[in-house]
Amino acid sequence: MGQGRRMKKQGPPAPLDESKLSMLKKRKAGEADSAPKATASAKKRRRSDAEETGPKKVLPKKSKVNGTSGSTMQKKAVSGKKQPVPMDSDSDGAEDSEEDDDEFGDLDGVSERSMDSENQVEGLSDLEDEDDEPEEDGSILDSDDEDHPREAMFSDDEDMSDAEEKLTAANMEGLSRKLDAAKQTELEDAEQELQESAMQTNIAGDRSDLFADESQQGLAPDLQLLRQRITDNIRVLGDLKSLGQPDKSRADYLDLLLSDICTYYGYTRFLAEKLFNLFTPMEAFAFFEANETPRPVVIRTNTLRTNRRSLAQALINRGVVLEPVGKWSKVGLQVFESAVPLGATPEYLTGHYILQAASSFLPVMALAPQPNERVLDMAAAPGGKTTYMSALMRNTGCVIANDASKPRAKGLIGNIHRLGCKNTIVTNLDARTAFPKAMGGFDRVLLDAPCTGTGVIAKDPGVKTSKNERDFLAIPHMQRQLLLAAIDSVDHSSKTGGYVVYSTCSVTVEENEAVVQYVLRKRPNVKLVDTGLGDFGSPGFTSYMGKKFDAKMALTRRYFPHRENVDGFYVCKLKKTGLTPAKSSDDAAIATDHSARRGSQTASTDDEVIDKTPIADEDGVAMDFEGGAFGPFEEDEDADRIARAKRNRLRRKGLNPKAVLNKPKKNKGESFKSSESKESSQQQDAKAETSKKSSAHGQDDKKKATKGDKERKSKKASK
Ligand SMILES: C[S@@+](CC[C@H](N)C(=O)[O-])C[C@H]1O[C@@H](n2cnc3c(N)ncnc32)[C@H](O)[C@@H]1O
Repeated sequence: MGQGRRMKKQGPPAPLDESKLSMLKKRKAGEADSAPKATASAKKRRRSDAEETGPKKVLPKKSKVNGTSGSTMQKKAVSGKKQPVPMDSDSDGAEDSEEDDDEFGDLDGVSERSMDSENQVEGLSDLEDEDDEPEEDGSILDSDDEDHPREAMFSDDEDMSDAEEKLTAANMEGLSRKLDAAKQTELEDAEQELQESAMQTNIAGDRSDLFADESQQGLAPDLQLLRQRITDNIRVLGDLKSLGQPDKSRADYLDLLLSDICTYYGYTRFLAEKLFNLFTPMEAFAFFEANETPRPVVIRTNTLRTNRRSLAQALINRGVVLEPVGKWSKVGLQVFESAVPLGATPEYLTGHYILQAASSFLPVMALAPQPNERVLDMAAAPGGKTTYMSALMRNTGCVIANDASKPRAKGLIGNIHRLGCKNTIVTNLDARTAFPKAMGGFDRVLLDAPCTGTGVIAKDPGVKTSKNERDFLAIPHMQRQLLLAAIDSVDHSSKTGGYVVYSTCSVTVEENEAVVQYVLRKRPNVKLVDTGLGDFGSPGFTSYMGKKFDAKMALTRRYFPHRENVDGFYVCKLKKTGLTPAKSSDDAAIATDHSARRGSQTASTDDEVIDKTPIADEDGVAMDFEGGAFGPFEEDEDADRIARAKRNRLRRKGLNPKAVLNKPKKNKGESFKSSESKESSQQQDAKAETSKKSSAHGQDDKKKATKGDKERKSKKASK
């Protein structure tokens, strides 16, 4: 891709252009026959040069932070030179080796890189000039909060257009150089395109035999010819009637196209087919192409420490060429070139920004956590989204940032400290079983789920060959379990929230719409709502390969590398409307999961429903979560709580606690009691349970406990 494209802001790309495909094809044809044309663009030249020895050949290139052209290796070479991995990045380096030791073996098949790929250069914080907090009405552009305590400091940033212009002006020298070069490239491209389209008429009538060199299969592929055949095939599929060979069916062409795609781009047939089926052949080609080039490097201003304008100025002074990422975000900066390593600047080290892929902003913007709320980030490491949430909440309330992987949780802690998040607690639990058992009643929950990483193949090309059928059973199964746990952990009666956001950096339907559809069936107490992310991205699928999904699935959003020039991503927002009913399991659906269960070390059963939503006790009083979900545990109060929890559990199962708990126990020869005495007998039962447990302990333990009790009591008395 030429500089012009590189300089493009994040946003919807130009529609796919057939003439571009034909141009590429012609160019390849020309190159195959003769020397490359002098007029070919820099981008095309790079591409064709690379193809002479294979699609990954690296040519020397000026260092750029995020070129979007050339082969993946080209990009890596570039980023390796100009963009060292930040200290806390767990994408590479030391943490990877730690991950090998990760006791959380259940993540088999989950792309480690995909887990944090959207935070590949995490650690950036947002500029404090604007509050990027999206409003609940869905507008993400009108997110400035007039009550923001720091507004006075940055009042001159109120007009974003002005700010962007100033920023651009500050970069003018660097930008104008790039724009000149881009203009030149585009002129050359346009000229070439004209020549190509003039030739198009001749080609259109040509029923060339794409199957002619099938006999060469098994030999080392000629990548130029292969690419040409891919584009020719796509053109034929677009008008099979007039361009197709009479003895070949559509299936024949599709089969040839898929095997060519596998050879050319290096995918397994299994994955290529899965991804291909998401698009028309033409768009699939654009998708596979986009996966060969990295997405723009984006940093997020940490508004807990600075504001975007100050950060931009500081980085410009260090030789960084950047500009605001686009109107949709007030904290993102797209970096075009950097004379300094972005992961080692003083601004980075002091937590003024975090390197964070643009698409990774979106789930947090959809979640829209509010100040003073209690929020759970279920799968949080390395913390790009946690720290953004903390910033949106202005370091108030509480964010529980959980991750099942200990080594990754360490990286998460590093980012939390660096970015100055003081409202965040890190836990290291398997969220499938820990929530809501350990904690529940959250105002909002983000589940940025572990996934296959098909949206971030540009960052992790290993996905092309490493993901198999088993992964596409086991990972969606885990995602479903996690999402059910997320829903059950939300307080539907939250005055400010009651929302769950589910996101993945994968584009497959199995991991997105199908997971959401499953939980909609299992949890009738949630409904799909607008993400609030506006028109950016595309609606989720309402049907796919004969399967129909909830009509409201269109409210979910999909993002693609070739459409929005961001990592492939999926975002879904759910509103919890009531308690999870006790009998909400869909046994048939669970039964179909057995193969997946065998394939993964599943830890919980879907049948067990624990909903920590505060529910009214028998007096109609909402259960007090102070101490219930977060608070300290007082032994004396525990018996009471246990008894109350027992009653609530029964109530969720649709049973009358009074009837069940006060059933006469024949062996004890108890008789019916009055409701008052029943109550106290339950408490006594619970206390007896507690004392039974403690009596099981050794004598020493008893002494210790007594001593501890005494100490506590005397401390209380002295207070
Ligand atoms: C896509 S990554 C999360 C990225 C993170 N939200 C961010 O923005 O930086 C998925 C994470 O899920 C974690 N994970 C996998 N299985 C889990 C489980 N059962 N419970 C909690 N976390 C889990 C992985 O360790 C991984 O860090």
